Amino acid sequence: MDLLLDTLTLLMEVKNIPPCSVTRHPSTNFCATKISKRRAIYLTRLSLASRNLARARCWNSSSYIPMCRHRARRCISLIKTTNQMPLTLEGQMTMEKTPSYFVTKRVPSRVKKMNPYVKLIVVVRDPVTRAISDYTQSSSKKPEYLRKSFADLFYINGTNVVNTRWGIVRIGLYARYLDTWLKYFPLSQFIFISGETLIVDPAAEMKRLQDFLGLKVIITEKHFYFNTTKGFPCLMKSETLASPHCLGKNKGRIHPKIDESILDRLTQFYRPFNLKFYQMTGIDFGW
Ligand SMILES: Nc1ncnc2c1ncn2[C@@H]1O[C@H](COP(=O)(O)OS(=O)(=O)O)[C@@H](OP(=O)(O)O)[C@H]1O
Repeated sequence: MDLLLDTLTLLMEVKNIPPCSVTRHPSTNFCATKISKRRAIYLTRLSLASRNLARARCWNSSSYIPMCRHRARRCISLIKTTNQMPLTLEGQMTMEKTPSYFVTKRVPSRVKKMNPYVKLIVVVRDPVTRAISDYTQSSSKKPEYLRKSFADLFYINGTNVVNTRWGIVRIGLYARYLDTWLKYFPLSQFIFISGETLIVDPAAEMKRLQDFLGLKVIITEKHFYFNTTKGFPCLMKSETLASPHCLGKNKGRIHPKIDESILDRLTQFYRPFNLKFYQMTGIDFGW
């Protein structure tokens, strides 16, 4: 996903859009973070998934700094009064990335209220790999003594009943979440990016995305190379570096070995949901 964001900003850099002067409501700057004055894609953090919108925070794009209360309040009132993403001028695109939006029930209605015409980008990968990736990431954040094995969390208390209440398992039920989103937005406003294709052929997925966003296709295979040490595609250059650049150390971690029987069980568990998801999207992701 970050590769996608990195690529989107690269896309705008390659386009070399001339600087435009933006007259903004002063508080919009708290909500919308311009990556650079020369960019035509703005990244924002609106926190529409917060349980209580009054606790919504705005972040600085690069450093996740929660705004002080005073600023947060101005930001919230801006969201409430304008009910829309920060001002976007012609030729610009405002983008926001929050993975939890897809799986948070209250978000689709809030997004619709904000802008019913938004384009929605959903990056999905095999839910089995996703679950292991998520488990790897979350356990790496815990001290050793608090870490539990995948098997312990996957089955309910030593039984062989799948713990469907475990968030890491639930997030992979893509069809369920999409079902909610489709109550608010037509399928034509979504693009589904395959996480697997993004790794083996990033240019192909970027072409689909650029077409979907109505952008001239500028990012092509020449912007990527496969880094064999990392085992992932990397960018030939980035927004700050003119030299080849991969995503950080916390992307593309080594996954722990999970017992075959658990993998089979997970695969079986997701199967009907995957088929439903293929049916809903009209895409067979091959999981
Ligand atoms: N080009 C490239 N480089 C590195 N990693 C890549 C790339 N493309 C996809 N991936 C896979 O992306 C996984 C991390 O995804 P996200 O960035 O969406 O995760 S998160 O935002 O940190 O939750 C990350 O998951 P892990 O392998 O579990 O670390 C990768 O498998």
